[in-house]
Amino acid sequence: MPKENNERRPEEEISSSYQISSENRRAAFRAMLVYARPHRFTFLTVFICTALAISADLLQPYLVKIAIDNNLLIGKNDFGELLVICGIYFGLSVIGLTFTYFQNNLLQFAGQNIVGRIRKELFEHISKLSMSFFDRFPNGSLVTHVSSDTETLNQFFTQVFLSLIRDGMTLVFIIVLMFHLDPTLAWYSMLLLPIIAAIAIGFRSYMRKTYQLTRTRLSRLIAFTAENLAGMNLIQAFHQEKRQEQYFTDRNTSYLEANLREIRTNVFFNRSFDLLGNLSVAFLTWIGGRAVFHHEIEFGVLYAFITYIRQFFQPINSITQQWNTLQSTTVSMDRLWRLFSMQPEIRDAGQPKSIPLPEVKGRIDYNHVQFGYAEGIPVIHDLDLHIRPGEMIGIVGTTGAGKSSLMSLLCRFYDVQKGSIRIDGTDVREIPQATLHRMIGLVQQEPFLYSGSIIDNVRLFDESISHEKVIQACTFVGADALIMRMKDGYDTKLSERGSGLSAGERQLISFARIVVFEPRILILDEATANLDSHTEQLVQSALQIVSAGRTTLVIAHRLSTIMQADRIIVMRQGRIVEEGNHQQLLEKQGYYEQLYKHSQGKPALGAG
Ligand SMILES: Nc1ncnc2c1ncn2[C@@H]1O[C@H](COP(=O)(O)OP(=O)(O)OP(=O)(O)O)[C@@H](O)[C@H]1O
Repeated sequence: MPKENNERRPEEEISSSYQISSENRRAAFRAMLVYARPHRFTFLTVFICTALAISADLLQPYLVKIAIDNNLLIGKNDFGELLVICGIYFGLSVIGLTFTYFQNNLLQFAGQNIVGRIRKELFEHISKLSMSFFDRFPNGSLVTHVSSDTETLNQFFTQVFLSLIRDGMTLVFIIVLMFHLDPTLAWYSMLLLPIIAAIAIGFRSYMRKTYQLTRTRLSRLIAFTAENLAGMNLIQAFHQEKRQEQYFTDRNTSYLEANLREIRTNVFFNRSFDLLGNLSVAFLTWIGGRAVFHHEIEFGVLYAFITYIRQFFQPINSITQQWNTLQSTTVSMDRLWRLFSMQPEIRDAGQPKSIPLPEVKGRIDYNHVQFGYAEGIPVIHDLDLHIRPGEMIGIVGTTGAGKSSLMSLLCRFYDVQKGSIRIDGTDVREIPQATLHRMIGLVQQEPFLYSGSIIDNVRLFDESISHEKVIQACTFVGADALIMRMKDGYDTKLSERGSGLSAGERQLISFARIVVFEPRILILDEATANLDSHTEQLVQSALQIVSAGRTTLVIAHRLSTIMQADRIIVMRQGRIVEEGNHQQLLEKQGYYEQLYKHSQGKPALGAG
């Protein structure tokens, strides 16, 4: 049902990501972790591989300490032992590398699989949502959810998760080794920990803002470029090139500035972190050097400490870096979770009536129908219309009179608010949607063609429909000759939305679809509006063929399209104001007659 005016639009609900309540965040995390559960053994193996790789890496400085303190400094001069230590050092490097390799591959495997499944289920979920949802939800943001948000989840599983376990474990291992080597020096090093963390977090939050600014400006630039490319003919026709160039330059410059600022901040942060690292080494060398001087610790211990303190910075830097990704993941998870929890407003009845398709006669009854997209603003008012099986009804009226809405209600893209619509006496709300959509064939002003072969476009990728049936259908509507003139005939690949074909050719292909799927009821919504008079004749004769024996509803601005209809209804502001065949309506000398006279003067009618 249409939502109340004051209710928040789903798009707003989903984009208001910075107001995620902690309850929602937890729920989104829980929902998304369900997808990770089947991979728990992979994650466990990743954990073990990481622990082994880190241990192998961190034991290397300890080996050097043994070589210094237990061999070199005490003048043992045992070259054999030194060689063994070097061999173990090399062996540890190989072990570290091997386990890192497994850990990375396993994690990528799990992450890609999880995200692949989420993307598939998201697409399936979106395709089940009702038309009212698509009215309120711009396509652009849906594309973002299916592509970018799922990609952010991928980063979570492959980068954030990895960083949390790898860098977290590295820090813990380094601290344990430091305390094992010398507790006093270890406590001194611990003093650095909060200072490093505070600086890193402060910098990171500033960097996040610069990053977001860059992304926003980039998406603005991309949106502007895409819009301009799509409307280039209009820009050239109205000589707007100079003005658009100026707009582009403004956006481009502001993106460039944001980008440079981000890069400057990044370099400054990384170099400051290096400086802090060197300061820590100097601090430890001074404290540790004094301890070595007073024989409180061995030289090898100081060497190992200095190496560990250097390694200390990398995981902290990496964890703070992943903190940003974690925040965007939270936003993406929340948005995806909200999308997943949206339910279709139009659903099949608890016990839908099963209607065998061959038995459908095609009688349609609109019984005192009332409908509006928004609460309190009706678009159709108490409309009563009864159509006999096989009858051809022409529908005309002013722009916004409610003609297309009437058809959307019959297809049950929306539900009526009052009254009912019945097909052969059964309320459309009681017919399973799958059956209803097989009963009704819809041809619109801009027929939608997919990128793919002509044959697949006619049979809508349903492989159970044979080539012969498609060819028969195309021959039937008069499209065969034009298809055979194409380079690969029926296997000709169409580009996106069939952009290589003329409007008439696209329309003929969509008629062939109707013949293939054999719906009992046919709706043509302005199907001939974009055609020149020659192509219109072609399509018109195809329409005659296709509509024979089917209940047909034709919405047309061009009266020539519907003059032959059994009955014509004239609509105005959601009501039927006149009804009859062409001749009867002319005799009435009412609104239809005015439209007719107008159409004699001008070939196409605009707003009435
Ligand atoms: N998806 C929608 N959401 C909200 N309002 C809508 C929607 N579709 C149509 N309307 C409104 O409903 C009214 C009827 O629109 P409808 O498209 O049914 O008219 P129409 O007679 O088919 O017009 P046209 O001849 O211009 O196609 C219009 O005021 C229109 O603005």
